[in-house]
Amino acid sequence: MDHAADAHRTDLMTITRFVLNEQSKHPESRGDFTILLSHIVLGCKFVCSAVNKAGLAKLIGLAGETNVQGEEQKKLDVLSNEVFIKALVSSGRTCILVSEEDEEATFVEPSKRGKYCVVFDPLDGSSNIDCGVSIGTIFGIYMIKDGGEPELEDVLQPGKNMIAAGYCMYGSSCTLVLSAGRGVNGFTLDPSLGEFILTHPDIKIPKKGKIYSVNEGNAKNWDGPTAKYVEKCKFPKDGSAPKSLRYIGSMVADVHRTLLYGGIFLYPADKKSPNGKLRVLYEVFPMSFLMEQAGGQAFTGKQRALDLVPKKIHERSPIFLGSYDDVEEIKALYAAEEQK
Ligand SMILES: O=P(O)(O)OC[C@H]1O[C@](O)(COP(=O)(O)O)[C@@H](O)[C@@H]1O
Ligand SMILES: [Mg+2]
Ligand SMILES: [Mg+2]
Repeated sequence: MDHAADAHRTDLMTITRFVLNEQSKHPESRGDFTILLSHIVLGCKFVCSAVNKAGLAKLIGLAGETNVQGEEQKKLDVLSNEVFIKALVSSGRTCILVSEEDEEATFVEPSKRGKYCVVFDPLDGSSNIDCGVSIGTIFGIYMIKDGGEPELEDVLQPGKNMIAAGYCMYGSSCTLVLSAGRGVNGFTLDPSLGEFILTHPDIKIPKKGKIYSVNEGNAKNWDGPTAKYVEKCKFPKDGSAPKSLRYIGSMVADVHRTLLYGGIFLYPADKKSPNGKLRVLYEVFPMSFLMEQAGGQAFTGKQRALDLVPKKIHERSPIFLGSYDDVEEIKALYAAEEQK
């Protein structure tokens, strides 16, 4: 009998107990992070429930219209943003919030302030909402400098300074993947209990994968190293098998598959978008943080992604992330290009 697997089956670990266990390893901790996280979890459950009803919303009124009760239907990304802002402010543990949906950062009023800054994409993959394909929420957490007044500089920090990051994927199941800097763990929502249960303990990405994931429709505008890399995936010259292509078009879902199965996810720069498409603070950093924690790598085409120092809250960057060996290959191609 596989005792490890058996123990895992019988030990029902909820996300709350998991985080409390982690907290107890730090006697100085006052539980602020646990409280913040419980509010993030609440936001995820709320959005999950709204996503599950998204198709039905058409029956009672389309987004932007009024439903039969005369209430205005909110677009799912607007609704998700409001849910997370409320959940985070009411935790009493946050001071600065940066959301993809808001042009400016939100500074929490002093009476409700705490020491954490949260950057988030409340609904990632929004083009997939109407066809029922997996979408998600991405978040990263920084801590402000001790005692100081919160300033924008507190979030304009390199990703390596994040103290935690994660995402929740609203797919065939609702899965929350989290790292607080000591490995990566995945929890699946049991809808009947309303609890996230540890289902993917200590996730490690395979060292090399068989899948590449990129929007190949942009190929005509790629730079040399990206084009060469994708060519190598399809027509390897070293006798290995070609990689398979999988591309969902929701970063959360594409990165989740990459984390579990291995391989590489690319959103490169191209002639039309020299900085790529994905946003540094709440897309590139949290996913890069998770990848490194799981044993993979994340690279911008120039440097380790987590070393980037963003100058603006909605800054973008190219990103290549995934299995260690696969990212190593693309790094070599960019290094060779620089030598030219
Ligand atoms: O359609 P494209 O250009 O391939 O872009 C897909 C990417 O855009 C995104 O949908 C952007 O995220 P938002 O939906 O939060 O704007 C990512 O999830 C995804 O990786
Ligand atoms: Mg997004
Ligand atoms: Mg979004």
